[in-house]
Amino acid sequence: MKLLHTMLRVGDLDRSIKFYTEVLGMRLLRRHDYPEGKFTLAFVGYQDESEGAVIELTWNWGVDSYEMGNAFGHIALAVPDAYRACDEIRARGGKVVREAGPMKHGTTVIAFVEDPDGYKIELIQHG
Ligand SMILES: C[C@@H](O)C(=O)SC[C@H](NC(=O)CC[C@H](N)C(=O)O)C(=O)NCC(=O)O
Ligand code: NI
Repeated sequence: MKLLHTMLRVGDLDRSIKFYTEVLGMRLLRRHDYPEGKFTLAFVGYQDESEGAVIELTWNWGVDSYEMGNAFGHIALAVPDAYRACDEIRARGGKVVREAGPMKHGTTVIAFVEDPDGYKIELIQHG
């Protein structure tokens, strides 16, 4: 088996694509409308789908928000320097909700950013 994607339902597809590409530096890999189902899928990531897992942004036409609940945790990204990544993301208009630093009860340096719908993106300092 192989990890292919994580699907997130979003309330404004262009807003989300702008965030994942311009703030987090991902590429828009493909986008496709499904008029019979009244939804659009957009895949974003740092690699082609054949090379690595991506995020599938799902927009249900006419639905602009979702109950976020408290079960979903986060999607994690590896960064060389979490402190610097937070500064760069903030400078690009991103929302840092947990500043970089060692995780509670551990030593891994992490930070959290929120996407436009409120999904958490974890930055993990690697290397
Ligand atoms: C290692 C890295 O991938 C993590 O996600 S650890 C982050 C850490 N997670 C938890 O504490 C999980 C238990 C928690 N009760 C929950 O349900 O989320 C975390 O979120 N730490 C917070 C911090 O500010 O360090
Ligand atoms: Ni994590």
